[in-house]
Amino acid sequence: MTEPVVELREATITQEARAVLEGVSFELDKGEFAYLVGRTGSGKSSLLKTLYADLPLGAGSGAVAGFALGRLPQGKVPYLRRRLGIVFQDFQLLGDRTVADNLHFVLNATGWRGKAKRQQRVQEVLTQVGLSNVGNRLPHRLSGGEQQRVVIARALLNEPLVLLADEPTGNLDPEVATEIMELFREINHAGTAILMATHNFQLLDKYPHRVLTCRDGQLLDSAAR
Ligand SMILES: Nc1ncnc2c1ncn2[C@@H]1O[C@H](COP(=O)(O)OP(=O)(O)OP(=O)(O)O)[C@@H](O)[C@H]1O
Repeated sequence: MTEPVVELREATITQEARAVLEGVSFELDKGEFAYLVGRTGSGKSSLLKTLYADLPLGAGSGAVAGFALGRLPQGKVPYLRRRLGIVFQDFQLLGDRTVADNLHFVLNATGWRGKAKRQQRVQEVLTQVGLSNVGNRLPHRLSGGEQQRVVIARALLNEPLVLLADEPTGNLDPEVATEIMELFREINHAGTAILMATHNFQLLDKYPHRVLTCRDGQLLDSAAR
């Protein structure tokens, strides 16, 4: 039986009260991988923002990780975000804190009690992304690819059901982009669903998955029957 972790039904995606996408219906199942593509300005980021409740759902209904989007009170948004991993193109790490402190910051903010437990979790996620030895470094002392791995480690801290990635390889050279995709593949095989917005069609060829396309105000689905 399928188990959707993301579900939109006849949803309208809006920016400043203007509809960007209308009639959006799709499900992403537990452990599935899908790309989100479309020209610049076609609505990819807006769709992802709606899924992590940064933009309100204009019309229709939706649920992410068991949270109904349409009637999600502001106070519940952090609980939704705890079940999600979010990865952006620009790394958005705190530049004045070490890698480990960037991760501890999230654990503290999401209610992790016990220093030893937090330290263990930080080490686990850094090891998972292949960076077990960089905890004491400041982010700017790492390469772009390494910084993106730290961002992915941060996204994994709370064992998300789904990872939402907005152009995660946009600032990286092709070789490093491939390494990040390999990491996503491992994360996905371990059971986390991934929805990844990208302009990188080489990655789509190399790692084929379902493709959702934003076009002319609609969402087209390569898996639609
Ligand atoms: N903060 C904002 N306020 C108002 N309109 C916005 C805002 N951000 C985006 N838009 C508009 O919403 C539409 C969809 O933009 P969005 O950023 O979702 O597209 P995108 O497909 O992610 O583009 P890109 O590939 O360039 O990242 C565009 O018309 C854009 O101008």
